[in-house]
Amino acid sequence: MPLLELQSSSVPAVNPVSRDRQCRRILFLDAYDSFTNNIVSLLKEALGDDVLVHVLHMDLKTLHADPSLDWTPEEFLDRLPSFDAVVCGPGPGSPLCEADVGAFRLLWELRDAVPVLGICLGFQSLVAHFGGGIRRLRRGLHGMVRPIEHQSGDIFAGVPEFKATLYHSLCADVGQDQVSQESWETDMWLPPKVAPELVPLAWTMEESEDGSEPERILMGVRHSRLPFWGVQYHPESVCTDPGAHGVLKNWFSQALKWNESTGRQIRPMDLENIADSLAPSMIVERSIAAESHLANRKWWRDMQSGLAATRAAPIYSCSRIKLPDGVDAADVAELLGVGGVDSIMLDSSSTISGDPLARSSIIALEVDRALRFEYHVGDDWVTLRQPGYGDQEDVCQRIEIDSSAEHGAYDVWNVIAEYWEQRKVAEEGGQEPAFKGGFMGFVTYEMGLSTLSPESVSKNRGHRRPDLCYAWITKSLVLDHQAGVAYVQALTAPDSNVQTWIDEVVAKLQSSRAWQQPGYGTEEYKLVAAKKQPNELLLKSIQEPAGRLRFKTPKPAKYDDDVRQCQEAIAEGQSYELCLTAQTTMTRPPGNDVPRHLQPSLTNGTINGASASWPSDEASRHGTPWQIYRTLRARQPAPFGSFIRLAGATILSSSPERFLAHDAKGLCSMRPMKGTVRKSEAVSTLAQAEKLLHIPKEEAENLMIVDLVRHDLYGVCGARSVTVPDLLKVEEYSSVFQMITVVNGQLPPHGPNGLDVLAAALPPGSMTGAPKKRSCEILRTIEPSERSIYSGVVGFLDARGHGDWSVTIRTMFRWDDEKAPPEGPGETQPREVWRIGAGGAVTILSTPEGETEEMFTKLCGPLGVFKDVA
Ligand SMILES: C=C(O[C@@H]1C=C(C(=O)O)C=C[C@H]1O)C(=O)O
Ligand SMILES: NC(=O)CC[C@H](N)C(=O)O
Repeated sequence: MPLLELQSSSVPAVNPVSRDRQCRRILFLDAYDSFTNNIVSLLKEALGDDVLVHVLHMDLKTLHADPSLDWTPEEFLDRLPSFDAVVCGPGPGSPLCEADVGAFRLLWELRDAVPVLGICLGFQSLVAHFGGGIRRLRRGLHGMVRPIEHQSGDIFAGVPEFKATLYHSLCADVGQDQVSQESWETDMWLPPKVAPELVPLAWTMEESEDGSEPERILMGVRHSRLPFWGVQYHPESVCTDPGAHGVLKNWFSQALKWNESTGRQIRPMDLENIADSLAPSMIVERSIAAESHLANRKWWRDMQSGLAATRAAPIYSCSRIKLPDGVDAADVAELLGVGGVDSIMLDSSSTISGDPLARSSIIALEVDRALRFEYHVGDDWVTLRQPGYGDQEDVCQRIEIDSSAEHGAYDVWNVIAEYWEQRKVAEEGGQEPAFKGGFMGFVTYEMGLSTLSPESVSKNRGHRRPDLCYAWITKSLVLDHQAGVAYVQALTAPDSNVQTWIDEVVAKLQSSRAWQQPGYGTEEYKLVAAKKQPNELLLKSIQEPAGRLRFKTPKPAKYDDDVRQCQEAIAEGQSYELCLTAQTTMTRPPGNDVPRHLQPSLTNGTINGASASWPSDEASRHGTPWQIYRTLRARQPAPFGSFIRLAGATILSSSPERFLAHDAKGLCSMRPMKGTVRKSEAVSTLAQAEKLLHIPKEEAENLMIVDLVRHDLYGVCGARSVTVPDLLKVEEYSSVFQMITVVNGQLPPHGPNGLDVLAAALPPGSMTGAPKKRSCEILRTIEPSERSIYSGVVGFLDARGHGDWSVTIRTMFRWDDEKAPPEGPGETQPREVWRIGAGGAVTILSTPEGETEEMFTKLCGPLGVFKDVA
């Protein structure tokens, strides 16, 4: 991990700025929103980099995990004179609820007023305090872009007409509905009777669908006497016109003028506790941990010996060979023994249809000898496990961690980072493989949830499964489908003779049927894949227990109710969008999981996948995970598919969604996906799908996650480092069309790296909704079980520092230790349990029927494969 050099061990800072006491300082009170970093970045862009913006939560908790650093209300009041101005940010909940607005309220009552800008929730709090009412909008407006009407006065002076993104369910009621249409044009700008000290500065008129009068929504105010301003819209959204940025400049210059004219002196302060900051806190934590005397830290000393000290400073060796056209990654994987326990394959199976995202497939080799890093949420240690070979037992080493340590936390990410730092290899330039060796693995949804909202992951979960498992892969094969090149490669000790091994693998590949008769093994899977049942029939056919398989799918009525519950939470202002999901479980009697290409009796030393046909006798039939996977990838090719059997988990994924990719130079790219239409006769072309997806509901769904992902990236990359090169683009997949956006960020040199971005951005925003923390907490109360592997990520961080992680969706998974009681006639053994999660984003515009249908559409892909093959 590149360690940030901090000037003091107790400074919770990401980007400490100049300690010049003359620099301007803004205190940003964050109400646990997920757009905060976008605003901080915008403030710096609009006001200049020399303006320090310090973020503090509105409940006076700092970004640091150490609670002893939290501010008391007295400290808050005492430190305010050191700031030129305060911003009260947006957030979930209501301005009338003390827990939602915290210290905002203290500001309105100060004897020596401090200039404040309230944004959204902050604006509502200002209005409510000075006499305005707060009510629900007729219908919440989230991710909706609207024209903002203003008179070019006050903080809107010189600002052109603009459109801005709205994220709110509640609104200010200053009696606007009582004003007659005739007097509205003049009265709208006058201080309202109920809040005579407030001057309206901006409005938007929301047209109603039923032909009634437009809804008058207050968008900007100022206090007539005190230095308080507020805007209801979100200035920082990617869809707010840049012309609106002038409002922030105007506000800050008015704030400074107020200070000057009232003689409000900005007290120099001991900057020990104040620094420029961008959430999230983890980076802060780790930079502190790293900086303060590593050698005295137990975890760090633990890392210098035993398993943690193995395989340091590796040498990279590789043979690059031509990849014949049409070679199928799964055929190659079989040739190399993939398919049983200890397998990892990241599979761009949609290369077959020319998908530009499906660039490389990566096959890990000798996974059974790879060192693993395993972590279960809540533990204060990370297990390093070297799997035993032959009869040998696994060798394990525990590295103690402590994520709440007083002098800087250190967590599983530190351990991973430390190991990786010692094993980096250089980039050579020119044409390189996507992966050169390094970490591959998975992270669960609960892993991300535990840092975002620790109380949402219960202490006793009834299992000890890893929430993170990273294997250090030293031998691998990369197929670059687009360049037509394959890389056989290894990371080894300098003196090892790995070239012989590489040559053997090359020879094996080049003489194989997979190479010489490209795609030979895919035919039978294509046949099974082609026998796809329509979703309705499939769902009907699994209702009655027949045969060996048992299915438990979500009840449509219950899912409808869950959607309504989400919508009620949104209407209350608790969330802007909630990605609701449900799980389907499938059980079957246990059977032989060794794929036929790994069964000596079947293969006879030769690889001939096509020889063993599908067992037709129902009782003896048992599709291995590999067979199921091969059918899944044939039926539903995807750019980010994967087959993983690691640490007790079996993951068969056909994910279309990239979560995060980054290179060694710190260019990060995220690809949130939101907006789904099912392919059908009526919607079969991209143009038809575009028509259906480029509508306000779908665009808003996507935009909300885009703004959220921008926040996640800004938090690690720093202010002014995030761009959106592709906004709201519709793409075609095998059974659905999806709308995606590309969000890029550039990490600063010598600062945090891709691992920090991953750690800080989990769980994926497209699977949570916004604001992330509150949305996850709401979903936790609606969804009865853990999401586990589903909604987590799968991917790699290689020895150069390149990473690529997909969102684990359109996936079925199983844990070896999860069992169900025997059910069928004559059964005695506990059953295997498989799971598929599926869901979609619920917004105020969703319909329960629409969401339920979307969930079943996503479910049916993997479900049908299981039904047909398992
Ligand atoms: C929740 C799922 O998918 C997520 C939700 C999407 C949506 O709401 O349109 C699209 C892609 C994923 O981010 C799923 O596949 O189960
Ligand atoms: N973005 C916000 O700050 C939203 C404020 C409030 N929770 C609402 O929904 O109206």
